[in-house]
Amino acid sequence: MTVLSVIGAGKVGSEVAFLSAVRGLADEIILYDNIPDFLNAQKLDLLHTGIKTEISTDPEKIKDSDIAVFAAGIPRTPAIKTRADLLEANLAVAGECAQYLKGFSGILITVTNPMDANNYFFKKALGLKREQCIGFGGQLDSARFSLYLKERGFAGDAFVIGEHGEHQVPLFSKTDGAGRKIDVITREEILSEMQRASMPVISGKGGTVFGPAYHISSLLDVVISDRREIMPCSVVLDGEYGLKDCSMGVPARIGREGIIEIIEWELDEWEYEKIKMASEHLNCLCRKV
Ligand SMILES: NC(=O)C1=CN([C@@H]2O[C@H](COP(=O)(O)OP(=O)(O)OC[C@H]3O[C@@H](n4cnc5c(N)ncnc54)[C@H](O)[C@@H]3O)[C@@H](O)[C@H]2O)C=CC1
Ligand SMILES: O=C([O-])CC(=O)C(=O)O
Repeated sequence: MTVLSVIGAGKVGSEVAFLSAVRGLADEIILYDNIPDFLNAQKLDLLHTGIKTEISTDPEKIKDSDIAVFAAGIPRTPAIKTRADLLEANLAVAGECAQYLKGFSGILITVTNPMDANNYFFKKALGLKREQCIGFGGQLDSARFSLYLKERGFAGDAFVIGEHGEHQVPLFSKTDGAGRKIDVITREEILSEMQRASMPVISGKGGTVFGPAYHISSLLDVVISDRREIMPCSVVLDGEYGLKDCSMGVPARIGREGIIEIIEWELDEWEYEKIKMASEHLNCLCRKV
């Protein structure tokens, strides 16, 4: 019996609940939002699929769930330049929602931006083990990286670490064959495209939905099925990649217990400089939490 909570029933949260039900990932889904009529409408819409998954909207049940996805809060608009600009507003939302997670002993997946700082917040505020706190965003950034590589004729693995934001770090050294030899000018060009990737979606349809929800449901599947795969996730670090007491995207082995292992890959010079900048930026952000 797997119970999944989804906190925040907006664009991303509701699509995660829908996909999780379609994929049969949980026996029960607890959906929560602070707008009761909207929450009820989302619940009814899910029930009208006829899918067997139980749907509850009782927030008091969240703390006893196996996995919780935090997707409540304010999304970016074209006027909000960076995800970090959402820190103050969404820390307040995280603080409000933390009351329902007191005593939670499952795996928490943080989606709300700025995701790295919010992941750090929950670990600290709830006294969770770092293994329990997975920040989501690296898979989505990696899928975008893969697209930009493909457009230039490079196939193969794509892996993005660092911040889920301006300071994301695409690992060219981990791409297959020719991808590793991409020159610095092209690397910077691809990085700049990645930094801007979500904005046409946000301005065109109000927010990114399919991309994040698809990858979040895949992450849920890896946790629930204890697949122990290496995925790019934000983790509260303890010296790995030169960072301590702060959350940042790193390669991590993921399974039913959450973060099983952090993998420390050797980076090339360009990647090392970028990860140093990401660390400095995230350290500043986490110190505000
Ligand atoms: N990490 C990632 O890769 C991604 C992160 N995001 C982030 O996820 C968050 C949610 O995005 P969307 O679903 O597009 O936004 P949305 O506005 O569609 O949904 C957010 C929901 O949170 C609810 N909410 C707000 N305050 C609340 C509170 N105090 N308690 C309970 N519910 C509350 C709202 O009523 C709303 O239904 C944003 O911060 C966005 O930037 C979005 C896409 C990808
Ligand atoms: O860009 C945003 O604000 C939403 C997000 O995190 C993404 O789609 O990567």
